[in-house]
Amino acid sequence: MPAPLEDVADALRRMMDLLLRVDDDPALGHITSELHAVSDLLEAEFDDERPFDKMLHSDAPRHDPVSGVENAIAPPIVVEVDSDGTAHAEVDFGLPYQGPKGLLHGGISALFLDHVLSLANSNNRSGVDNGFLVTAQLSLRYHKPVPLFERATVSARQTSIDGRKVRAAGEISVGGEVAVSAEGLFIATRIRPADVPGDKGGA
Ligand SMILES: CCCCC/C=C\C/C=C\C/C=C\C/C=C\CCCC(=O)SCCNC(=O)CCNC(=O)[C@H](O)C(C)(C)COP(=O)(O)OP(=O)(O)OC[C@H]1O[C@@H](n2cnc3c(N)ncnc32)[C@H](O)[C@@H]1OP(=O)(O)O
Repeated sequence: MPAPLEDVADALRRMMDLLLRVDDDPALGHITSELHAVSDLLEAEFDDERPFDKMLHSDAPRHDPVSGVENAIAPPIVVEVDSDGTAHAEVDFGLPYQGPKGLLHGGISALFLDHVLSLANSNNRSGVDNGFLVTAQLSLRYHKPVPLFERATVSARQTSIDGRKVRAAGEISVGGEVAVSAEGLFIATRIRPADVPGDKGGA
């Protein structure tokens, strides 16, 4: 099935990457005008004053900055969950995620680990209260830098359930070695999906 919005997001990803490769040059002025013209076209496509309502009505997250196929900030990663509950995804981080020269920004590591820990939990909710599982605490340890342009694996697994509190742990590995490890505490909110009109769940 054609997915025009995914295609547009993909085109935008390409542009963001290219923008980080070109030198500052007055000749880029016409690019600015062209981009504004494209944005004007997009602006004419929606009239929703609260566009975040869109995410509440989707079956699967498509908007988020990690695996959201409609979000140009996301690479996006594809998270798979094994039969033992381990969630994992492979990713080659590129220039938009750079912190130190040639290396992944530490905050991006936190973002990706938060997301994959969260998915390890939301795929294993038996015995957990039916609220939204939100991150309450995330603790990271940076062991080694994560190089850009190399295959990294982000993986996570649930470690315990204690009433509304669910814990998960995970890591970003490169070449089989752990570069960043994380432990997270997730808490089921007292607000439940049924309390949010039109919500189909999701976290
Ligand atoms: C709220 C609505 C959420 C709506 C979500 C909607 C849709 C989602 C749809 C799609 C999702 C798509 C993609 C998502 C993918 C990944 C997402 C990544 C995860 C996130 O990006 S998610 C956002 C960031 N996250 C937050 O935005 C949380 C803000 N926060 C709160 O919402 C509250 O703060 C909360 C609920 C955490 C607790 O509030 P509360 O009032 O329910 O807590 P309460 O007092 O009842 O405590 C009960 C027991 O937890 C202990 N406890 C409480 N807080 C603690 C803490 N921080 N650290 C350690 N322990 C804590 C107490 O000490 C007590 O322990 P004990 O039982 O032993 O006494």
